[in-house]
Amino acid sequence: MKRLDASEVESELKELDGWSLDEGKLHKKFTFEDFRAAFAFMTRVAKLADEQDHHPEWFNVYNEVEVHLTSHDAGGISERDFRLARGMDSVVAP
Ligand SMILES: C[C@H](O)[C@H](O)[C@H]1CNC2=NC(N)=NC(=O)C2=N1
Repeated sequence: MKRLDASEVESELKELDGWSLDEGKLHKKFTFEDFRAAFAFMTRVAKLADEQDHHPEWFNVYNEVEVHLTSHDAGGISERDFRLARGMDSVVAP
């Protein structure tokens, strides 16, 4: 899938809540009630990611999950990253 240019990334980011650019990747930190809730989120997102064949880089400490999204094949951010980002947001707030 095609790499989005800077202005395309910027305008898609405006449609999202809490997402930003960090080192050329889409980034968001999700905070939950506790570890159980954070891990429940990760379990649901893991299924979604596999269905989309697009997988997050993520880092979990207790109730926080920090996510980075990029498209290796596109060499940057593609529509697949935004699709997964929106999917993650809808797991949190369906
Ligand atoms: C072969 C397979 O489609 C690719 O390796 C997929 C798997 N998951 C992926 N996940 C992410 N985040 N970026 C990719 O480019 C990517 N590529």
